[in-house]
Amino acid sequence: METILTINQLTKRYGSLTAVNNLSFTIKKGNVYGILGPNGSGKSTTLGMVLNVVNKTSGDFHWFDGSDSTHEALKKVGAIIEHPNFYPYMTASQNLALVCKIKGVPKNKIDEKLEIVGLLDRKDSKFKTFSLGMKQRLAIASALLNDPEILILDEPTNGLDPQGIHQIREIIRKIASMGTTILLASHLLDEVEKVCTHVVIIRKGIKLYSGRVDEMNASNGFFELKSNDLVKLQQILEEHPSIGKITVNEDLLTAILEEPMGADDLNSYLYQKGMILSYLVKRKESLEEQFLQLTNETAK
Ligand SMILES: Nc1ncnc2c1ncn2[C@@H]1O[C@H](COP(=O)(O)OP(=O)(O)OP(=O)(O)O)[C@@H](O)[C@H]1O
Repeated sequence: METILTINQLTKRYGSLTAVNNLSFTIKKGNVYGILGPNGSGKSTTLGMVLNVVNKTSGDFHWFDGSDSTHEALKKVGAIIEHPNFYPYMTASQNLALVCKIKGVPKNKIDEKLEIVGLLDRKDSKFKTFSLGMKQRLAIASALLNDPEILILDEPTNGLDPQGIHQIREIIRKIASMGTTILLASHLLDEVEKVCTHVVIIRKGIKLYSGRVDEMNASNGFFELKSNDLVKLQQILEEHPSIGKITVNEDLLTAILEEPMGADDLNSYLYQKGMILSYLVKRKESLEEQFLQLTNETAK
């Protein structure tokens, strides 16, 4: 699969603060990537560096096969990283015509892109009459004018009402289905789950996880157990090949599964070993719990 962006140990320091710390990942054509992290985790700084608006401290990145300069490569990139800025008294069409002129793109692209974002019927309305969601959609149309290989969006649904959020997510899916690669930054796990195929989770500028969104939730779950002999219980569980990490908190033992196993199988295994349980529950973390776990771990 064709590579769109390669980031290698990219670092940005502001004085003593390391906003992005040795970050590496690659973006392949046709996927929808989310950079997911809490506020201040370095998402915007990362986007800023690859878009040449923030100077990196160290590390490197290159666009496509690396043969073009970043300046040249960015002509094939569409990005919205700040609030959309259009002329309030000009119509949607007139604003986009201006963008076409600046980008050197033919004006016949305007209607096509307005159609994608559902604004074709409002093409002659003045920008100042648009809702926040419509303004954001116009910004997306504007970023698409040069038929970019990749569309980059920083928190695309921030500040929008539920309907506006839904519309933007639908548009992102539509653009992705047309073959455009997408990279978006978000602090919302739910958004990444709904829209993205791949995710890079960062916290304090450090990458915690990168991979497919569906594989992120591929854990086998865990058991919670109680017994009047937790020491013996732990010893027996440690011998079981399907059980991974075991933790004991007061009278509750938690055993993480390395491979699938049902509660009934575990129960009969323990019974055969002479272990009687007073409590047994199988649980699986939601993606949200895993995300919170991941992002909290490095806080310690
Ligand atoms: N120009 C700057 N000067 C100093 N510190 C900065 C600057 N820009 C960003 N930072 C700091 O770098 C860290 C990362 O900020 P960044 O905006 O990249 O995070 P973010 O994940 O995009 O967060 P948010 O979602 O809140 O925008 C933060 O601690 C921020 O305060």
